Amino acid sequence: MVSNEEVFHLFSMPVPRPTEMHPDMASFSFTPRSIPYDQTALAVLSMFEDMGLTARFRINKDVLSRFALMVRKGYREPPYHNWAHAFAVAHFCYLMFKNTQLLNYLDEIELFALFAACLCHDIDHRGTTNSFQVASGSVLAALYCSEGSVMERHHFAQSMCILNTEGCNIFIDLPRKEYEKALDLMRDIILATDLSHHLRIMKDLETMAEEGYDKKNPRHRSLLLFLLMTSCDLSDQTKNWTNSKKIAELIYQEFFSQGDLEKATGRDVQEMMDRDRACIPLLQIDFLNKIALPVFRLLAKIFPDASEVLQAVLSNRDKWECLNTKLLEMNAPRDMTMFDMD
Ligand SMILES: Cc1nc2ccc(C(=O)N[C@]34C[C@H]5C[C@H](C[C@H](C5)C3)C4)cc2n2c(-c3ccccc3Cl)nnc12
Ligand SMILES: [Mg+2]
Ligand SMILES: [Zn+2]
Repeated sequence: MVSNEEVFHLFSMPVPRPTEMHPDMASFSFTPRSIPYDQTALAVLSMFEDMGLTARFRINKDVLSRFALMVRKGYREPPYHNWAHAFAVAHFCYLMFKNTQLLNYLDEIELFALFAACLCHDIDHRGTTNSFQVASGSVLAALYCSEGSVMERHHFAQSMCILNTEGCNIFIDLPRKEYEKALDLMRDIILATDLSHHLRIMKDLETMAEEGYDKKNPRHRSLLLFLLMTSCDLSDQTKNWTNSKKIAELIYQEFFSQGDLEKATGRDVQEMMDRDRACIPLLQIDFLNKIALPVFRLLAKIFPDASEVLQAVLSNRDKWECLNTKLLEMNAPRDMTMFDMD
């Protein structure tokens, strides 16, 4: 639980508009990781207000404050899957609201559930993958491995614990039907953050983009929410090169620590988890070409106002290509030492 002082301090403050906190907070090029940790809870309140969600759903300010602080507290401190990531993911959802006609595609309960899911989607992450949970026989695997998406089921379960905590349920004043809809959406959206799930629906996403989004089609509405969630989850790749490279460094710190654990326990290690075999530029070029770029191509096709983010991802992919060529020419290692270079 969070202390009353923390909560009081937050909800007693007048909530500033996002652009009062940072002048370019509503632009796609803004990097949310530049907001100091101790301002992020206020920034969450500010984005809720600015999207009109606080008014539309009559969210009580101290309930929203407690929720924001409890969610932030629910994150651990692995190199990448921490609160800074969740905050950045939620900020991209806010950017889509501010820069596209998002509410022509979704209704407000879907936006509410999507933004809340962004904040909660990786809660209590340990910096290890689903396959590591199963292989190591973790408690979470024991709980969830029969359904798959072990970590994502845990993130949703943790989110429900927070919502069921006295004074923390931001959905509590919704009429029963909307309440149940919001929680169903939270569950489906958080489960959709499993990239294996994303790969399974990729064909359906492409078909939907080809046919044209039909907001009367419930399947299209679900697919669009999943595409938006994955776009938010990968949105660090839509920022400048410095940010993109820094994120890769954090992710491979997590991946290689997992690889070290797997080696120490005599298990075979995927190349992308093995600090002695992984070639980071090649792995990133592969990830951007096969996973990130298809996501942002679809997003730009459905939301032409978001085309600039696709350009940013293309530019980052080209930077990885240049860096890879340079390291090859210099016959330099392409492991974690490459992050010391520019
Ligand atoms: C920059 C960057 N690189 C990333 C490189 C690789 C992977 C990754 O999980 N690859 C796969 C490759 C195949 C098919 C599936 C399941 C497994 C086998 C593992 C995915 C993720 C990466 N990633 C994420 C990210 C997004 C969601 C969850 C976790 C993470 Cl870490 N966010 N940013 C990045
Ligand atoms: Mg996740
Ligand atoms: Zn995530």
